Amino acid sequence: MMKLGGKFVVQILSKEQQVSVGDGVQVDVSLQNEGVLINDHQGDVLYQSNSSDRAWMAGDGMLFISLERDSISVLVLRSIDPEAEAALGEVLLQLQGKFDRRTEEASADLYFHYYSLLPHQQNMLQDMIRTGTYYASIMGNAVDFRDKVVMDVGAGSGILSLFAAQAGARKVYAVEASNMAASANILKNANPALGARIEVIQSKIEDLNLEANSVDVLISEPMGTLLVNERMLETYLHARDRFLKPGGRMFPQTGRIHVAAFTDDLLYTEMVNKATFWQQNSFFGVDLSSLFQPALDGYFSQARPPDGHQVVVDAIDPRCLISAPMSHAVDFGSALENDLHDIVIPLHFPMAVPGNVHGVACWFDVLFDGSSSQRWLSTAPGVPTTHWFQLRCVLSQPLTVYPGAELHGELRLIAHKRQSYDIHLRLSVPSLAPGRVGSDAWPCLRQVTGKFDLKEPYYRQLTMPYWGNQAAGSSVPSESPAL
Ligand SMILES: C[S@@+](CC[C@H](N)C(=O)[O-])C[C@H]1O[C@@H](n2cnc3c(N)ncnc32)[C@H](O)[C@@H]1O
Repeated sequence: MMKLGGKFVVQILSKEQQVSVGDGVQVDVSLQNEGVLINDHQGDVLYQSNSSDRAWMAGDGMLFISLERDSISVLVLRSIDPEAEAALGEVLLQLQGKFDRRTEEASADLYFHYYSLLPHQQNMLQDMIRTGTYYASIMGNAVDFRDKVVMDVGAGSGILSLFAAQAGARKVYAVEASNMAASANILKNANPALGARIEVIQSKIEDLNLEANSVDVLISEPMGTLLVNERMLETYLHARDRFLKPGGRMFPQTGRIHVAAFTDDLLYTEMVNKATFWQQNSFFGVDLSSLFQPALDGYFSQARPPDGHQVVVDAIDPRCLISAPMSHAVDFGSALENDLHDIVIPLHFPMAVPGNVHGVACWFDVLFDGSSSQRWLSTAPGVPTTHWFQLRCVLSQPLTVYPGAELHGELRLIAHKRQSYDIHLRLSVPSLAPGRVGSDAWPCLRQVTGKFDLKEPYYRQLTMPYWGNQAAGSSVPSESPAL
């Protein structure tokens, strides 16, 4: 926590009351994490926020708007001496660096380096389901773009900006943090009829100095594996809060995560078999078997136990799914950045068939909700495969289920500073106590848990089978930090 020197007066307005609860009070101001703590001189807390979603310097003061889960508060802070004024300037700089505060430097360096390389942009462009759906959604809703000011959040090569210009946008801000911005500029200049209306800005969205509420439409492709990997959705919401006019449109508008129980003996056996090497009791005369169990644990935990098991990414056969999916929706128009820090998806799977549940399969879709047409971009099993494939959390112990059994649990995603999430999976199912059969049997609960690291998936499959043209053969590199 950093205490700011100098004298301030404060005015705090809460949404509920629309009244000043601390007008003109002289206070102590401290910064904590992303928020602000204000005490009166007796030490009593006058105001506390965990985040400052917007902050402006105005005259000798500063305005914070804090959007918490259940409330919106506005804090007007005025400096009444030069020391305080200088301190406020520093605060503003810190608040602008919101991306940097939630991201480890090494992670950000790797991430933006990855996106600065054309082959990785090409990999996304060649995903024809992805790029084609964006094109159709933008062109099919040209009425939402015509003569409008558009911001492309994380523009990459600038492809979506060019689509927006094709749809008639008057002005497009193509904001890209990585050095790919230079290539976007080349592309824009090489397409002058469209490019004349595009301004490429190399900046993190969070550090961008552009007039507040100046944009009619936001376009972005912020989706990572399981929708939220990369934590770029937070950047998308940040752009909405700062730059989108009230009532402005977002393409896409909504995202959903879907989770279903799956069975896959082959995958499970494949993972176990990797460790069987250590079962040998005479490897050049040496008994290795004492390391079998640690090796097995390692394979299920990607040899990095503190970070959790490895998630498996590939295109799955929909017949592996043995339950209907549970879904979690995120409305990009109203969700708060904080909502994405800890996502809990309750799971309840009534089982219709007997089998071994080896874990959960996850995928996502997003909705383009334009004035003329609605279109989903789906990454579900069984529909043409995208470069996101599907994701599976494989449990080290399968759960045996029988028809009529109810599988309960939760999937919890906790954001971390390496631009990804720890995934905590808990599943339990009533089962019969061992050794008891018939009328003597009594139910007990079997529970399995697993922790997975979304950051480092195991790409079991590298090519997209359904799109045999451009996409086939373009691999998702295993060193990918992002996809
Ligand atoms: C998934 S790519 C999409 C690129 C392009 N819009 C497309 O659809 O092909 C995301 C892009 O956003 C950029 N990006 C990620 N976070 C950003 C941030 N905070 N500010 C600006 N750009 C960001 C990345 O460098 C990357 O080029």
